[in-house]
Amino acid sequence: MLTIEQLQKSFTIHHLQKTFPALQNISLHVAEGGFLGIVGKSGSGKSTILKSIYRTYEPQEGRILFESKAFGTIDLLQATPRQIVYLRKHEIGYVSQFLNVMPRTTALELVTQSLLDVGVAQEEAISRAEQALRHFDLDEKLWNSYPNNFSGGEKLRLNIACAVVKEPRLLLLDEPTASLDQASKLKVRESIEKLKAQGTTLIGIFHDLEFMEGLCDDVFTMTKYVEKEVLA
Ligand SMILES: Nc1ncnc2c1ncn2[C@@H]1O[C@H](COP(=O)(O)OP(=O)(O)OP(=O)(O)O)[C@@H](O)[C@H]1O
Repeated sequence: MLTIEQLQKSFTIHHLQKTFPALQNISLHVAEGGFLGIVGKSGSGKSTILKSIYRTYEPQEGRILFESKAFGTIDLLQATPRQIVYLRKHEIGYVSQFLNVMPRTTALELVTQSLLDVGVAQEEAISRAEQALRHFDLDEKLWNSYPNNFSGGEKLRLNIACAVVKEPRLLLLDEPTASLDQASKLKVRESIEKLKAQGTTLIGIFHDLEFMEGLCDDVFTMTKYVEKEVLA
């Protein structure tokens, strides 16, 4: 489903006029329906890998080959912005600890909209959105409120509902359970297990290794390339 070959990414800090390596020669593979866990020290580049797959970041070298339903095998680093927008809507989901709130959009509207975006009819979209919010225990009183005032955990559960409701083929999880209590974590785990059973391919970063136990088919361990070695 996804093969990364020799990925390299560095960041240039302009005011320091220096470039720092974040990823050096990363190669990995995730089979269709598999769950790859990424572990490693803070700052070793775990999030940078996920953000490169989602094309939030543009690595300087390497290939990220994705088996797309719409485009066949596609190198995500070479994909056009239009293709990336399509893939984000239909095939690749990304969940982090942070919610992208839209102005004057309620929680229910936000989840419904992500289904309308992929062509689900209005009535079904609302019903599936409600199911997802219920599943992730978002208090019904909040469904018609604006999420900018939600607590961290509430925002996160809404974020997960938005991504998961579309049943993407590849789901990227960037420490989505970081600020959740045990009961909410179990809900997330339940959902991940369900998605896995449905054949969704997953790549996830979790600090809580206990949470990952029994979920991952494979673990990729990041080693910090160099301690802040300056390239230029
Ligand atoms: N937008 C950015 N600009 C500059 N440097 C960045 C940027 N994003 C990440 N980095 C740097 O790249 C390195 C890898 O960061 P990354 O967030 O991928 O690590 P991580 O393994 O996910 O860390 P953590 O477990 O603490 O979240 C770090 O040294 C970080 O400071």
